[in-house]
Parts: sequence; structure tokens; C-alpha cells
Amino acid sequence: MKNNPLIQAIFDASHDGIIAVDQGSTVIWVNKNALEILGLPADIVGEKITRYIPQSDMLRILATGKREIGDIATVLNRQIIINRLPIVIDGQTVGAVSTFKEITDIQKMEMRIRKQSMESGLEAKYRLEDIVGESSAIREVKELADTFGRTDATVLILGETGTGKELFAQGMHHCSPRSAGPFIAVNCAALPGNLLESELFGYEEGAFTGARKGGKAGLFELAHGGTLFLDEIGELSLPIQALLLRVLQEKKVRRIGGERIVPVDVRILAATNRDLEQLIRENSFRSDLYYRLNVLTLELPPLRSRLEDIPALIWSIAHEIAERGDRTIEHVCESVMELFTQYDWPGNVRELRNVVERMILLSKTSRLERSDAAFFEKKLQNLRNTNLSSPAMLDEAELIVQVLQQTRGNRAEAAKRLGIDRTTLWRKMKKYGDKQT
Ligand SMILES: Nc1ncnc2c1ncn2[C@@H]1O[C@H](COP(=O)(O)OP(=O)(O)OP(=O)(O)O)[C@@H](O)[C@H]1O
Repeated sequence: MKNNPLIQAIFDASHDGIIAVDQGSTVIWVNKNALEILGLPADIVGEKITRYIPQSDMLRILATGKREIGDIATVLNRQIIINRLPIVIDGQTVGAVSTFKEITDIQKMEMRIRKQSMESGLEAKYRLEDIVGESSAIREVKELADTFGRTDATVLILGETGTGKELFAQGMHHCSPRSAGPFIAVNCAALPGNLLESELFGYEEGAFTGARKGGKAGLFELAHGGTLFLDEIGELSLPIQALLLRVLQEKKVRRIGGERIVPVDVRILAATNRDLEQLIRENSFRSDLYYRLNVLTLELPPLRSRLEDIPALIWSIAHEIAERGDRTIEHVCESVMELFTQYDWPGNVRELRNVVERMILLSKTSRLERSDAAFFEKKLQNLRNTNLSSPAMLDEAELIVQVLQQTRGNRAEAAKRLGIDRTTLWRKMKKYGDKQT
């Protein structure tokens, strides 16, 4: 087996280090990564492992026949995470195998996974100039965002759902002195309190049941040198508000269950579609946190107050879809534009995007005609005819849209009226994305 070059090549292709010994603790197999990580010579095969690693933990596996998963050790100044398993054939322990990798590799992988799984990853894609619209309302707010962006001050972005709060946050990060640093967005409504707490502040190993070995850095630490965008700040629970306030005051974080204080240099951009002053009056938002966040305020106009931007927005959406290679649209009929001005757009640009995407998918030519918007016309008609007294007539997605429209995009209020919690509403909105329109 030792000389099987195919199997050796397969082992060498593994990102893990792999080393195996027989019952007598003689090394029977080792791959390249193991030699590299452990700093061992290539001719170790056939030698006793104890010749190179006198206290080898493999001896214990040979003696006990028990697996050991996720052990952490320092080798040549590098932290590695190790799994050790007995090799069992016909019920007999005939050897032991150890697989391991550097923790920094895992951290890099984690960063990549987070990047993929977070709504906007660790970098800001959009610049202020990418934000579509030439109405005076949007132009003014873009100019203001440019001025605010260049400072290091906390900015509170206010606006209904789908008005582009996150786009503006990304744009401000881009024109800030921190543009080379990370941009991290976190939706405070999307995670239940305790999870959000550990996401934001991180935790030390053993902080709670299920806490990962080695602990985990929070988003504050990850955003060091950059910008942390806290979306839906009005949904934060009071205990997390208290923790957040402390971090903002002290510019230091302490991981959950930890003693160590880590200094963090992070600029905060926060956003909400709630009336925070009202929340303060209801004692559900701390006024001291509000004043700390609300150093500068950027108020985004709803789409219905800048309907003249709709054509440019449609073209930008169509262009994006064409770039993805899905469909190319060359003409949009005037009657479609006209139809769009008859609606209130409670879901703002996000809702417009969903409608346009759906129309493009339905259209058979490179022209967007009124007939492609039949579903939208029907919805307008329904909205005119139906009121909430007959909710059974509506499907859930439509009901959510209606309630959001009535509450002018205020999700907390909508959730209350629907009798569900905000997180559930948020999930349903994501789920129905398309149908919301
Ligand atoms: N002015 C704009 N130009 C181009 N696209 C826009 C504009 N405003 C919003 N969008 C698009 O609308 C969608 C919603 O934007 P974004 O997520 O920034 O809104 P939001 O206000 O943060 O929403 P929410 O409050 O629901 O989190 C995104 O797909 C974004 O690209």
C-alpha cells in the first residue's frame, strides 16, 4: 500500500494533514500537508512516530481505541485542530489516524462562508454614484450622503423598507476614509436576541452550550478598521441596546463569557424604518443610544414621492438582468410607466424591482408591454376592491403586502396587526420576495 502512487496522490490532494500509524506506532502513511504542518521529514514512513513526536497522542488512541475529535494544539507556533481516530478492522484496533488542519485555514474558510452567507458580504459593492435616480429628492440625499460619508461620524439612515438604506450605507462606506476596510452589514431583525448578541460581540470557548471550540469573533471585531452597518436598529432588544451603547462609548468589546477586552475601531451606520422617538416614548428604545446613533441623519425619500425616477430604475433593473444574460429589453411601453405611477409602492424600489423582474420573465419579446403587467394590474384592482375585512380572500403574501402598505412599510406595526412576530414577518417577506409584488 505504501507504494501506491494513486492513493498517495489522493491523500496529498487533501487540504488536511493526515498521518496514520499501525498498532506498533510505526508510521504507515503520511501526506504532504501533514509533513508541512508538523515540520516532519519525508522519510518518516516506517519509523516509530515517537522518534519525532515523543509524547504522541496517537499512543493513547492505540491504547484506548477511542476517537478524539476537535482537539486544539500548538505545533511550530501554529494552532491546529486535530481529529484522532482508531483504525478498526473486523472489530480490532489495528492502528490510528490523525487528521488536522491549521486554525487560520478554518478562519479563512469561515470568512469566505460568512461572506457568501451575509447579505452583502464583507465589502460594499455599491457606490453613491450607482444609486439610480435624478429626481431632486434623490439627488439631494445623494449629495448629503457624500458629505456625511467622508466624515467618521455615526449616521442614522431613515427610510421605509426598500428605499435603499443599505445601498446608501455601502455608498457612504465607499467614500469614507475607511473604504479599504471591511463593510459588514447585519440585520438586527433577522436573528433572535441571543444569536444576535453572539454574532455582534462574539464569544469565548465554553461561553454556552454549543459554543464552538476556540470561541468566535463577533462582527464588531470583524469590522475593525471599517464600517458596521446595523440595519433595522429599532428591532434591537433593550439588553442588546445596553451592550451596544457600551461598545460605542468604550470602543472596546468583550466577547460573551470572556474576560479579554478587545479594542475596536469601527464606524457605525445604522438604519431603521421605525420612528425611534416614538419607541423612546414607549420605553422600548434607549434615548442615550438614540442620541449616540443619531449624530447625522439621512432621510431617504419613498418611491411614491419620486415617481419620476421609475423609468431610470426600470432601465437599470433591465440592464442588470441583461448583464446576467437572462433577457434583453429594448423598449418599455409608455402605458407600463403610466400604470406604475398609479401605485403607492409600499415596498419601494425593492418592490418595483420584483415587479419588473417578473414582467421581464413573462414577456415574450424585447418590449415590455402592458399585457406583461397583467398580474400587477390585477393586484392594483384587488387593492382597490378588497379591504382587510376579508383577509380569508387573500393569500398570505398579498395580505402581508396590504398590511405593509397600510402601515407605510412599518414592519413592527405590520407584524402586530398580523399577529406574528417581527422575525417571522421578515422571513415571510424574504420568502415571498417575488409574490410580494
Ligand atoms: N435608488 C436605487 N437605485 C437602484 N436600486 C435601488 C435603489 N434603491 C433601492 N434599490 C434596490 O432596492 C432593493 C432594496 O434596497 P436596500 O436593501 O438598500 O433597501 P433597505 O431600505 O435597506 O430595505 P430594508 O429596510 O427592507 O432592509 C435592492 O435590491 C437595491 O438594489
